Amino acid sequence: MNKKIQGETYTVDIHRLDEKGSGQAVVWRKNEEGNERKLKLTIPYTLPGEKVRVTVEQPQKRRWKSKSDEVLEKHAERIMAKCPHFELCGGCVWQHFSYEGQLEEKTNQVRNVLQLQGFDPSVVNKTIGMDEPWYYRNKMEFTFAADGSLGLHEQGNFRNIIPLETCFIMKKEMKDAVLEVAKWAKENELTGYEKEKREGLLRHLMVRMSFKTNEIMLAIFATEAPSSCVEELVHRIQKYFPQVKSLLWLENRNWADRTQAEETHLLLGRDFIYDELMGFRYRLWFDTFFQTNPVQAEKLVKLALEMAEPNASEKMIDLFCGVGTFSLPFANQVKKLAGIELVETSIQSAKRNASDNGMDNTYFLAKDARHGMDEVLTHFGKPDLLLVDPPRSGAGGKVMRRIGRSAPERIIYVSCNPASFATDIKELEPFGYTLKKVQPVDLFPHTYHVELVALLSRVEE
Ligand SMILES: C[S@@+](CC[C@H](N)C(=O)[O-])C[C@H]1O[C@@H](n2cnc3c(N)ncnc32)[C@H](O)[C@@H]1O
Repeated sequence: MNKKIQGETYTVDIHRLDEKGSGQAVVWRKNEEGNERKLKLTIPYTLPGEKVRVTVEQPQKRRWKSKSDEVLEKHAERIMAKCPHFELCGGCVWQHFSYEGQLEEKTNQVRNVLQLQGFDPSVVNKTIGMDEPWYYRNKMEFTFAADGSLGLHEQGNFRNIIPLETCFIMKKEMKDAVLEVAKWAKENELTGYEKEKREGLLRHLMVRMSFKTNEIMLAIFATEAPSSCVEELVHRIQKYFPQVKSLLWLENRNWADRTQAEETHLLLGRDFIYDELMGFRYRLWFDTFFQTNPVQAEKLVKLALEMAEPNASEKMIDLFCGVGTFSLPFANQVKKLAGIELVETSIQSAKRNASDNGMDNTYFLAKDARHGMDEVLTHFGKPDLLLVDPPRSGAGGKVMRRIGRSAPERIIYVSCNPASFATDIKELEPFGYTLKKVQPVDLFPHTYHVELVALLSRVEE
C-alpha cells in the first residue's frame, strides 16, 4: 500500500453501507507509475447517496478507513445524534440515521445476503422495530480509567476511557446507580487498573436490571479484596437505590482484561437477581448470558412460537439453548424438549430455571453442538421440531448437516448475523428444506446489528 495515500482528501459518493454500518466509496487515483487505480474507502457515520469530503486515515485490509470532514449532500434520513458521546463511544454508531431509515436498511441487509446465496428475498418481512427505541438495554459494562473515572472505551482508541455523562440506551435507574459508584470511586480517590503497568484497583462495573421485577445488580471488578471504604458505598446504595438487590465485589487478579472473577464478595443482598420473560422466572448471576433487550426478546420468542406452531405430541431440540430463553416457553407446548449448550453454567441455570418454573419435560445437555446432537439423537430420538440459535459465527456446515440428517419437520433458525444464517441454511437445501419466512427484529436500535427468526420446512418426497 502506498503510504502517501494517508492524509489525501477526496470528495466521494457513498454507494452502500458495509456489514458494520459504515459508508463505502470508491475513487480513482493515479499511482507512482501514473496508472489509474481504484482506492476503496470506508467512511464511518455516512449514509448511502451522500456526497462527502473525506480525509484518508489508515489502511484496513484492502480498504482505507477515512474520516468524514463535511457532508456536502445529505441523506434524507440523516438526523442530529442525541448523545454527547456519539462518534467517540463505539456503542450507537447509527444515531445520525432516523429510526425508520435504520429499520429499512436492516431489512435490505437481510434481503441482500439471502439473495446472494440464491434465496428468494421476498420471504423477508419488514424489520419489526421498537415503539420506544431508547433505554432498551438491561445490561451494560463500563471501564475505570487509571485516574479512577468511570466510562466507555473510545472508538478506535480502546485504551482511552470517555468519562460517562449519560447514556440513552440503558434505563435511568441503571445510569443513576452507575454514576453513584463513579462518584464514590472519585471521592475515595481510588485508582483504575492500568493493564500495561499491571497496577491500580478498579477494573470494570457491570450493571444489569430486570425490567419486570425492577431488581438491579451492580458488580464491581477489582484487582484486590474490598477495603473498608466500601461500607460508605453499601450505605448509599441501600439508602438511595433500594432496587439494587445485588451488590458484588469481584476480585480478578488476572492481567487479561476480562470481566471474570476469582473470588466473589457479596456486599449487599444476594448474588443473583430475578428476571422474567414470557411469564417464566429466571435467576441471573453476574456471568449469566441473557437477552439484553427484553422487550424485543419477548417478541422474538412469540414469533418463534407462532412460526413453529408446536403441539403437545411433539419432540423438540433447542440447539445453543443458553439458559433456556426459548426452551421454557416451547417446553410448555411440546411433549419433550432437549436443550444443548456448550457452557456448563448456562446449562445448570437452564435446569434450575426449568425446575423453578415447575417443568418436568426438559432435558439439558452441556456439550458442543456437534457432539450434543449426536448424543441427543441416540437417546432422545429424532425431533419433530428443532430450534437453532447459534452465536454470530453461525452453526457451521457440520452442525447444519447433522440437523438436516435428523430430519425435523420444521426448523426455526434464530440468528444475530444474516450472513452466517444464509450460509448455514444453504446446507439444508440438499435435505429438502425450503425457506418459508424470515422476520427481522430490531434488538439493538442505533447499531447496525439485526436479529431474525426464520422458518424452514421439509418438503416430503
Ligand atoms: C446467541 S446465544 C443464544 C442463547 C439462547 N438461545 C438465548 O436466547 O438465550 C448462543 C449460545 O450458543 C452457545 N454456544 C457457543 N458455541 C457453542 C457450541 N459450539 N456448541 C454449543 N453451544 C455453543 C453460547 O454459549 C450461547 O449461549
